[in-house]
Amino acid sequence: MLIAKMNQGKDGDETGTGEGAEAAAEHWPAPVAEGRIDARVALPGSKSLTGRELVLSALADGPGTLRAPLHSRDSALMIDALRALGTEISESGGDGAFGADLRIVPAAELTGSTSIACGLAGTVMRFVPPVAALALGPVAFDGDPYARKRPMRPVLDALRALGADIADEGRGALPFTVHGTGALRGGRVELDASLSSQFVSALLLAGARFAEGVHVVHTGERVPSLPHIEMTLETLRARGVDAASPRPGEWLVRPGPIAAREVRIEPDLSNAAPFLAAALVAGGRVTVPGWPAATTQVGDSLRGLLAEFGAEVARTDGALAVASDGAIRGVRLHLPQAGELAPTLVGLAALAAHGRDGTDGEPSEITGIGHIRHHETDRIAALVAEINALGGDAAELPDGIAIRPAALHGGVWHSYADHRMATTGALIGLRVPGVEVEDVASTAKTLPQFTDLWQRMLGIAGPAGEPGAVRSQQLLSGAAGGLAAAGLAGGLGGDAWTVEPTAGPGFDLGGGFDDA
Ligand SMILES: O=C(O)C1=C[C@@H](OP(=O)(O)O)[C@@H](O)[C@H](O)C1
Ligand SMILES: C=C(OP(=O)(O)O)C(=O)O
Repeated sequence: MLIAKMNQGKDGDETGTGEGAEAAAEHWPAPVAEGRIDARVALPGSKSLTGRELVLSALADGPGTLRAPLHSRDSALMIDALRALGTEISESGGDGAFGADLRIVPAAELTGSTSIACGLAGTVMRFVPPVAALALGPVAFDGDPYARKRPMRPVLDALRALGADIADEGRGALPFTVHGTGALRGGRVELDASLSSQFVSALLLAGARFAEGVHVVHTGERVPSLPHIEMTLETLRARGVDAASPRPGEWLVRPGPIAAREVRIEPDLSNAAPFLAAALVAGGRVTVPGWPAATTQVGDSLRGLLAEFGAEVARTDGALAVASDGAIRGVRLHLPQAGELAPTLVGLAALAAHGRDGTDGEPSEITGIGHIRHHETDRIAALVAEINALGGDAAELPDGIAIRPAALHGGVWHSYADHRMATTGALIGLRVPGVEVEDVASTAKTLPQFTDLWQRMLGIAGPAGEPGAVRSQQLLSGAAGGLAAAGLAGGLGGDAWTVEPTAGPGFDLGGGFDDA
């Protein structure tokens, strides 16, 4: 495969690479769809579920097993962090599709006097400090250059209020050291979680092991990514913990044992986003097997969201299928709960604004996602900069992005060390020739197989034996022709979503809540 060299990198500190403006990075020429897609793409386990179940397994009352966990940079960092605190974690068979199962033996007593690398993983930098507070001895945390910019103060201050001794450099960010004493008092604590739901999940996950449990009271305006907090509560309850949200903005975990479990991890539905969106961009159909009937993963909302862009969506026989004739409608979306999906959806909106050939685009507005400025990079600034660099007309809103019709052209798409920026570049490159994704390797954060799965989806051979897209077939070239011409006559049937006209009120995926 052609790999071009990048002559002028973006500022290293801003991109999170730390390699400076002269850094050379490899470019990945994003493949253009030569025709309609008809592919089935199996995906590895959920980052968010794997991270939570690893933490809960390490705090459990006996050995446990994770079946089909995610193996990626973020999960490896979580495993290393828990091992550093004395947890035994070993690989133990499994079907091998995306790596081994994991056997976790909790430490009799968590041990400190160690250091933990967080990489760029929000889940590691937020979920592990409360566990470190239960260990004996100092635990030093640090991460990638950009990780030092991600907010930590609310969770550090909350832990202090619950009895922990934490030394930082006064910035409320990495690096910091948790001086664990082997136990934490716990109790009621107020914090502002408006920048990240992970602050709340962090305290809840370890809360059953605090002497008084934990009662988290949110003090800010709104909490983003609420489904992720619901996921935290569900994983706790499945292990016998009394965990609930007694009222909006408050969460309660009572002290008690965390049951050891064998848990099968669902596929990562958020990582399905660019693959399912590819059906809209190339036309045709993409199917993701193993789509749960019920789940706390926010990726499940792709069903309604992709329909807003004009796709037909159906879950049949445990697989989610997205089909399209290649027409992408402009949207108005309000997405405080699903910021994790925003990069893909903004990429689709940029292609809606490009239209089929650069002359027939439709505008879009995606709001309610101000908190994604605190994700792996400032995603609002990064998406606007990269779309505009390709000829687009995107503008930052205080809490979102507006995109007006404009033709896109090829060029370098910078990833900012952000896996979802990289996959968004690949999505745009599916329709716009000449897009080169800088640092596509950043996809290893949650999906090391990304380029192989992407190429297989398009019928481009990946490494022998690699799982993923098992069927890919060129249909008609060009995007016109409708579903019937694409061999998809009758659409998807089943429980397909109804597609509303473009000029509707827009899709509002919950508004979080305003604090009383
Ligand atoms: O708890 C989790 O696993 C996550 C919570 C969300 O974080 P924010 O609340 O910071 O958006 C989400 O965006 C992130 O990818 C994963
Ligand atoms: C925001 C994300 O990651 P993190 O867990 O590092 O916050 C993400 O994966 O989109």
